[in-house]
Amino acid sequence: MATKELKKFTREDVAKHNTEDSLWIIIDSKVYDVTRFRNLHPGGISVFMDEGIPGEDATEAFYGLHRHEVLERPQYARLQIGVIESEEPQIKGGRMPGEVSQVPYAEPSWLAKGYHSPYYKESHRRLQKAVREFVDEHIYPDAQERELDGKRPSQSVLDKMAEVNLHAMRMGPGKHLKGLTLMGGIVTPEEFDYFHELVISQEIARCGARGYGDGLQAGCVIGLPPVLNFGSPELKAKVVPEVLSAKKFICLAVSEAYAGSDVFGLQTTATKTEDGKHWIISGTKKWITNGTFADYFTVGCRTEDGFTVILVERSEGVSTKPIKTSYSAAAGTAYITFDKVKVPVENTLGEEGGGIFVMLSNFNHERWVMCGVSARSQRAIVEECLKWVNQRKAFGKPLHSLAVIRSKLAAMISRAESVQSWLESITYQMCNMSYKEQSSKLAGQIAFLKSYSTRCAQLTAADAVQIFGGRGITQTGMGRFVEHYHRTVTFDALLGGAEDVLADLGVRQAMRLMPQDARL
Ligand code: HEM
Repeated sequence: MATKELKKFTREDVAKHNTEDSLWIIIDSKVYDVTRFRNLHPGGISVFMDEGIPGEDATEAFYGLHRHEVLERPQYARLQIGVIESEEPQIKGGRMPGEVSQVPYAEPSWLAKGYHSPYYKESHRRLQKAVREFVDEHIYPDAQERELDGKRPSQSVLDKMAEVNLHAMRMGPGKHLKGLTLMGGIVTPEEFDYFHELVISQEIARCGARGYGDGLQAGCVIGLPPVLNFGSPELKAKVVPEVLSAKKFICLAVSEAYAGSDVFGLQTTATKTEDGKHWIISGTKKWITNGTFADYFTVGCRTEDGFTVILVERSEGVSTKPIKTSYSAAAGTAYITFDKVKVPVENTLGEEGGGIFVMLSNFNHERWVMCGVSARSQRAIVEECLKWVNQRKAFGKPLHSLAVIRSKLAAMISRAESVQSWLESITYQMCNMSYKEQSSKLAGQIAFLKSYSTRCAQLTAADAVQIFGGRGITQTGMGRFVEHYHRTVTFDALLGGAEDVLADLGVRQAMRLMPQDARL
């Protein structure tokens, strides 16, 4: 209902409706008739008769107990019967589509008003604006619904992403972008760099639904690069356009129940047929993101020569079933069985026995993407907490008047800022190094950053729950994003390499680079 069609009342008019038979309240200069709704109110009937509520301004009471989005739900928006004359709404609640948040530290500093950055140019800013609008309009609403019903991301959203070549951009800079119109032409394939890609990952991470976020082509981000970088021209010509247009789906199938991610302990085998024209693949894979709906599987196999990566198309002998994890089924996490699956040898990615090289060349990029997501998700939680401590009163004062709360916020903000700054510094190095140089010089740094970032994320999740109290463990209402974050934060700390393993990798890389003559 447009504001201009609504009746205008004075506060005195509203005050007359203060009985159970006629019960009005004011929330942020809007007048609501809750006479009949009272009986249906999820928070109970009696609260509407509490002191200071019937016929009065209930703004503070309302925002201490509800998210703004409640008032935007059609069934509740209908309760509004008018506005207070000569008053304007003062509250900017919920999500303002496309807008940059004005809450301090809610955005990485390059986006905050009056701040500067050496890294982001005009094309990054244009892209950020366009992707934010896209996410708010198409991805966020779908994410919230699918996260609840556990269905995979809607094909209509995936198609819209394909129209503006978002799937292709998520693969990073490279030849695959040549000739494409990116986001309606606001950035050219030639100028597209890792900062553009970072902008995209961080904007999508704002959808606030971790399982859905992975459902939204995470399999492509990690499963397609081996095809792009090591597939034959014929294989690429067939598979890449199908996947980047979201007509078909791909996943990376390496980890197993027996071996986790230890590629040398894998038990899925690929043996050649006598004529040498096919692989016969048998074995199982576990925790495969997007596996339930994938058409292609980038599979790590044990072969005669060691470890080989092979692209398998869904065909006879391939079966997938969902694994129930602590995030939503929207991610399509699968247990996969390959039972004597026949695959042409032309589907081999890279050299036979050279699978470790194929995998390693993928890891840095995958982990760096995850750092971007982790950094942005923890910042979103900082924003949730800053808003909550500002609007919530305890013992008659806002929560932020408690030193213990401020101390938690200080730690959360510092973590979010340090992760983002380190991430941008590494991204700058990536923009100025060849892929090969990145592998040798940045593997350790990225491993450290991922380990650090996900440790920070878990501390922030725990702090946020303490700040939100019981609401931080409740799946609906005020703390729903905090509850979700706390429940799903460990995914970042596991996928792409467990925290301790990565930290150790960073140190081992450093020791390998130690000058032989270095002495104290
Ligand atoms: C138009 C006005 C209102 C609407 C549409 C509304 C709607 C709701 C809804 C949907 C919930 C479920 C929790 C959620 O989804 O956030 C809820 C809970 C609640 N509401 Fe309201 N409400 C209104 C006004 C009020 C007012 C004025 C008060 C207090 C005086 C109040 C007190 C509560 C309480 C105590 C809860 C339970 C909160 C919790 O479980 O943490 N509500 N309300």
